[in-house]
Amino acid sequence: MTDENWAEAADLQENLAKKVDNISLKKETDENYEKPLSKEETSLLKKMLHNKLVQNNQELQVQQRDPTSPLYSVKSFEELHLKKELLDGIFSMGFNRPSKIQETALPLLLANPPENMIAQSQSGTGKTAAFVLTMLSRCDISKPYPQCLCLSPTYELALQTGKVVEVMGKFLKGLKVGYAVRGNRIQRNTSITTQIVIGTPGTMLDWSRHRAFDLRKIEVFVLDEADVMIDTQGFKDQSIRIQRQLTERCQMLFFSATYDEPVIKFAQQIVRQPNVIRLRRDEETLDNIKQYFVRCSNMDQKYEAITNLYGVLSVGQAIIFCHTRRTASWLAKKMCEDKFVVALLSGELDVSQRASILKRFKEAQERVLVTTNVCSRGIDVEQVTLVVNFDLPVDMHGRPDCETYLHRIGRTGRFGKSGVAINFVMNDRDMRVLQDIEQHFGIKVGSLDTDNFNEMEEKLGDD
Ligand SMILES: Nc1ncnc2c1ncn2[C@@H]1O[C@H](COP(=O)(O)OP(=O)(O)OP(=O)(O)O)[C@@H](O)[C@H]1O
Repeated sequence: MTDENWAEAADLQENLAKKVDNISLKKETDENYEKPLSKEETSLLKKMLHNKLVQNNQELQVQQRDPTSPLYSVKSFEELHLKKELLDGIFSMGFNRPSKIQETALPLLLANPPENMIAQSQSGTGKTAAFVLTMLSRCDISKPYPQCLCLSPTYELALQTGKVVEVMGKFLKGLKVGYAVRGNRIQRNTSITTQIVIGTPGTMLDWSRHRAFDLRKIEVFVLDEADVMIDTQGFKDQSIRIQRQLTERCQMLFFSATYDEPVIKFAQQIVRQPNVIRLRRDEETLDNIKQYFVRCSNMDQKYEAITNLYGVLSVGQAIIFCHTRRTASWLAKKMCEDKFVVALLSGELDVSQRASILKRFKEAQERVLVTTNVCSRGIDVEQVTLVVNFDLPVDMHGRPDCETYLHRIGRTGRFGKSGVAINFVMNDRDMRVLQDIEQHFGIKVGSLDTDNFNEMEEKLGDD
C-alpha cells in the first residue's frame, strides 16, 4: 500500500471508530443495552475490524523484519519454489511474507526425495499453511483418489483446516477435499475421489476400514496437534493404527505448538529419520499476549469479574474457557439471563450445531464464546483479543496442564496481533497451579483488579 492509501485507511478507521463509539454509547444509555447488534451495526463492526486489520498489517510488516520475532523471514514466498497456482492462492489470502516456521519448514518439506518432519512453532504462527502447502504441492490433481491425509483432534479444527486447503488451493483446477468427520459416514464400496482428506481419527479409520481409499497410496500424512494425538488414549490407538498402514515412501509431518519430553521422544520413535524443529521452553510463549490473573473468592465473584471485563471489551471478541460442560452452560445461561450476548460451544452439542455456532462467532455475530477445551487448540479467529481462563487448565488429576494453557491463550494474539489472557484464581490450589505454569514457561503473570476500571483500561487497552 502507498502512504496515501495508509492515510486514507487511517481516516476511514477513525470515522468508523467514532460511529462505533456512538453505537456503544447509545447502547449503554439505552435500557435495551446488550441486545444483539443489528445488521447495520454488525456490518459496521466488521468494517471496523477490517480497518483494524489494515493497521495490523502495517505492524505485521515491522514484526516480519524483526529477527527475534517468530514471524521473521529472510525469504519471500517466491523464493520457496511453490507452484504458481499456490503462490496465487497464498497472495489471494493476503499473505505477503512467510513466517519463521514456514520459511524453515517448507524448503525441507518440498525437497525430493520427501523427508519426514516433527515441527514445533508458537500458536498462530502459520503452521497450517506450512503443511497445507506441502499437501497441495505433493498431490497430483489428475488422479481421482486420496493422496494426502490430515488428522485433527476435533471436528471444528478438521473443517477449518479443510477450508484453508480449499482456499489456498482454489487455483488448482480439479482439486477436491474430503472430510472424514462425524456425521459423514460412508457406505461400503464407496470410493473417495478427493485428492486430500482431512478428518478426525475415528472417522478416518472407519473410512479406511470400509476401503473408501487405499492407505498405501497416501504420499503425505499430517498429524496436526500431534502431541495430543499421540498422547491421548483413543486418539493414539486410532492415529497409530492409520500411520502403521502407510508405506515407507509416505512423507510424515507432525506439527504442534507444544511437545513435552516423553511425547517428543515417542514421536521420534514412530517417525522415521525426522527433521526436528523445536522451540526452547522460553520461546514457547508469545510476547504479544499479555497475561494477568484476577483473584476471586467464589463463583459469584468470578461472574462479576466476567461482567466487568465484558464492559471493557471494545472492538474485538473474547473466548471464555471453563473446565466442565456444566460450568460452561451455567455461565452462558447466567450471562444470557442478564442480557449479555454470548454463544456456548461444548462437546454435548451435535456437530452441526457446533459448526454453526463457530461460524457465527467467526463472523463476529457474537462477541463472546463460552466453551471448554474442545476449542482450546487450533481454532483461528483473528479478532479474538481476550481469552479468559474462567477455570485454570488442569488434567484429570488436578495437576496443571501447561500445554493446554498455552493452546488456550494462543486463541488470541494470532499472527502477531496483540491479545490479553486473564486467569481467574479462586483459592490456594489455583494459585499453585498458576505458579507452576509460570515456572514451567519462565514467565510472570501480573495481577489485575477487575473492579478498577482505570487499571483495566490501562492494562488491557491497546498499546
Ligand atoms: N505468511 C503469512 N502471512 C500472513 N498471515 C498468515 C501467514 N501464515 C498464516 N497466516 C495467518 O495466521 C493465522 C494463524 O495461522 P495458523 O492457524 O496456521 O497458526 P498455527 O500456527 O497453526 O496456530 P495453532 O498452534 O493455534 O494451531 C491464520 O489466520 C493464517 O491465515
